[in-house]
Amino acid sequence: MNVRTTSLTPPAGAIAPVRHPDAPAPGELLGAHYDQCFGCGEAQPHGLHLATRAGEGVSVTARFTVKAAHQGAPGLAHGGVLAAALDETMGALGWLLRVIAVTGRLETDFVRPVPVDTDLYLDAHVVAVRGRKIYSTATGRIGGPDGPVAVRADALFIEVKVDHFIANGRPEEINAALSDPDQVKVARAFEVNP
Ligand SMILES: CCCCCCCCCCCCCC(=O)SCCNC(=O)CCNC(=O)[C@H](O)C(C)(C)COP(=O)(O)OP(=O)(O)OC[C@H]1O[C@@H](n2cnc3c(N)ncnc32)[C@H](O)[C@@H]1OP(=O)(O)O
Repeated sequence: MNVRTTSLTPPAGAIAPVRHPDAPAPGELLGAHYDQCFGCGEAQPHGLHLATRAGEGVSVTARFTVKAAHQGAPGLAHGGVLAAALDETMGALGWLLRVIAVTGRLETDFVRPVPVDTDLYLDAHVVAVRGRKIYSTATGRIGGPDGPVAVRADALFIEVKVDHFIANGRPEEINAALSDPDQVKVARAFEVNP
């Protein structure tokens, strides 16, 4: 039987992440990897509209405002929305490694409730890399970068190529994305060897 280890602790042989020499400069706004993305897409009316910036090393910061549409309990953010914000923030670390990676595993701690209208400040960094496996961690704080911790997550991202999306995505969106020069440019900006 094939037994898969699901630990998010980097295994023996994992190495420190290396910031790509062409990575966006610290402080630079990263923009959306896809304008319809629920996490970062500016054209996605139902989305989080996360604004993410490159940090030092292999790290990013991000911010989003919890809207009424993000509620679970009355006046409070839905846990799945908060997990999505953490996931999206860690996903943006691919800009700094210049790889495309998708979430394989995500573990989230919900530390305190997050009211509607809160500005959630997120930070994430890559802890270690082993082959295609990227181990990352993220924190979300209420009201400011030094505010109280509301959510935390650890994740394992797996590096993929553009073919992953071409093989699995709905053809109408894939074809539209591939015929959009801006989208192709973004996909290439993620990849060392497009
Ligand atoms: C046009 C395009 C534009 C570009 C857009 C940029 C998009 C950015 C998007 C960002 C958006 C935000 C982010 C999002 O929301 S991403 C969206 C949510 N995530 C997904 O949809 C991913 C779905 N899963 C898959 O497609 C496959 O399972 C993947 C690709 C992940 C792996 O299948 P693949 O066949 O390729 O590889 P493998 O199975 O040989 O595994 C490889 C290694 O990984 C280990 N492993 C795997 N899974 C797990 C696990 N759960 N726990 C622990 N370990 C796991 C595995 O043991 C093995 O380890 P080892 O044996 O080597 O030691």
